[in-house]
Parts: sequence; C-alpha cells; structure tokens
Amino acid sequence: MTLPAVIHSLRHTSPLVFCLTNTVVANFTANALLAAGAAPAMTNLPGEAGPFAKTACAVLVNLGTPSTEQLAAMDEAIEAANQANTPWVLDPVAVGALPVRTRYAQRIVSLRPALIRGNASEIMALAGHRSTGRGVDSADPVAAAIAAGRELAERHGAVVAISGPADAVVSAQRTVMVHTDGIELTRVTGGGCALGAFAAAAIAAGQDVFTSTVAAHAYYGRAAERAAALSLGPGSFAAQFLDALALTDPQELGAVRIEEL
Ligand SMILES: Nc1ncnc2c1ncn2[C@@H]1O[C@H](COP(=O)(O)OP(=O)(O)OP(=O)(O)O)[C@@H](O)[C@H]1O
Ligand SMILES: Cc1ncsc1CCO
Repeated sequence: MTLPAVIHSLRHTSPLVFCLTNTVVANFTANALLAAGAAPAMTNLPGEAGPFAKTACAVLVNLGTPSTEQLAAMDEAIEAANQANTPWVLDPVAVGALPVRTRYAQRIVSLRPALIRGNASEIMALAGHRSTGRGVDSADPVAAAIAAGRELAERHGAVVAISGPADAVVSAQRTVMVHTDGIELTRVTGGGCALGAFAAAAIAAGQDVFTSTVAAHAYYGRAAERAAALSLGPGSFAAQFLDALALTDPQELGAVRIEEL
C-alpha cells in the first residue's frame, strides 16, 4: 500500500479506535480521530474494556493519567485485543519520569503491542536506557533514542515511533525519518497523544504496521504545517489542525521528505 492509500483507506473504512487515554487529551484525541475520518470511543471501566477491545478495530493504551481502575481496564483490553488479533498501540507517557507507570509499561510492553509511540525520553526509558525526560516532555534528541527503539522493536516484535523535530519510525529491519515541521503541535497539549490514536487508526486501515505508521506521521506532520500557516497562535492552531486533518489531500504525502537510514 502507498502512503496516500493508507489515508484513503482510513477515510473509507472509518476504523473504530478504542482509546484508553489520559484525561487531559481525551477530547482533543476524539476530535482528531473524527476529523481524520476514524471513529473514536472511550471507556475506562473494567468489565467494559475487554468486550469493547474485541469489537474495536484498534486499541490505544496511553499512560498519561493512570488510575488503579484504568490500569485494570487496560489489562483487560490488552488481553482481549490480543485474543481477537486487534492491533494495540502503547503510548508510554512520562515513563522514566514517574514510577508507577514505568513499572506498568515495562510489564505490558511484552504483551505484543503493534506500535510503541513516544517521545525520545520515553522510548529510552522504556528500553532501560538512561533518559532525561521531565514530566511529559522529552529532553533527549530523537537520534539518541533510535538505538533504544531498535532494541524494543527486536525484543517485542513491535514498530517503534519516536516523535521530535523529525519523527523516527523503527522496526527490527528498518529506520525511516519523517521530516515535517510540527513545532506548533508542542504548544498545545495532546499533540503526541492524538498522534498515537491516529496511528492506531492508520494501522487498522492499512496492511502493514510500518507503512501505516510512516503514513500517519507524515500526514499528521503535513496537516500541522498547513494549520500553522493559517493560524495566529496555539488556540487557532488547534482549530486549524482539526480542519487540516480533514482537509489535507493525501496526495500531499508525496511532498514529505522521508529518509531511509
Ligand atoms: N521540536 C519540534 N519541532 C517540530 N516538530 C516537533 C518538535 N517536537 C515534536 N514535534 C512534533 O509534535 C508532534 C508531537 O510530538 P511530541 O514529541 O511533542 O509528542 P509527546 O511528547 O509524546 O506529546 P504529548 O505527550 O504532549 O502529547 C509530532 O508530530 C512531532 O513531529
Ligand atoms: C499534560 C499532561 N499530563 C499528563 S498527560 C498530559 C498530556 C500530554 O501528554
């Protein structure tokens, strides 16, 4: 499948993405999925999360604001997703900086996520490398996290995506850099978290996880560039970005620089 074909397929099939995500970004994530053409749904309740993961097209597990109940729901959703062969995405928000989620992420990362998506500090911490993240923000360069991403990919058979000034997509065999300017996405909350949900939708709509992840990052970055050109500051950027997720022509992915390392 070509990169534009992944986005066309997403719009055509409108995959249902079950998001177990943080309270800060839930609304923005749902709106980003809707704008892109996917269907979002959230529940954090054990007893609902397992059955729902079986019917969803993809599941997002984002560790931004965990609670005891949400972690139990995540356990249930991951087990059910794996039974149903539903792809699930792990976003290890602030792993390395905070202890409870770090231990939890180190356990669930071995439960076959299709994609692990985080910033450089999170990916380094998850792989057991020394990292210097502060709260939810990265303090490490993407290049420093590629070796960690490769280790995670080899250990767990996952694709690993590392966001930053350019995004890296890593598997056991390949590393690709996606060059777009998404700087405005760092001035609103949830820029990375909604990207994880969008990548989950692209994985559901595509044929292989690596291509879908590259397509998601390239399209998302291209939409951010379009939105930045039309906005005055973070508030109007957020609104323009939702518009851009809906209106950017997938053929524009041909103009994104994608570098094979
Ligand atoms: N310095 C930067 N310059 C340009 N684009 C960036 C930069 N840092 C991040 N981005 C873009 O912002 C988006 C979100 O990535 P980021 O690394 O901020 O995620 P994150 O730290 O997981 O975010 P959050 O936890 O706030 O949701 C990606 O599309 C990425 O390409
Ligand atoms: C600000 C914040 N705190 C926990 S999760 C989150 C959203 C961005 O990661």
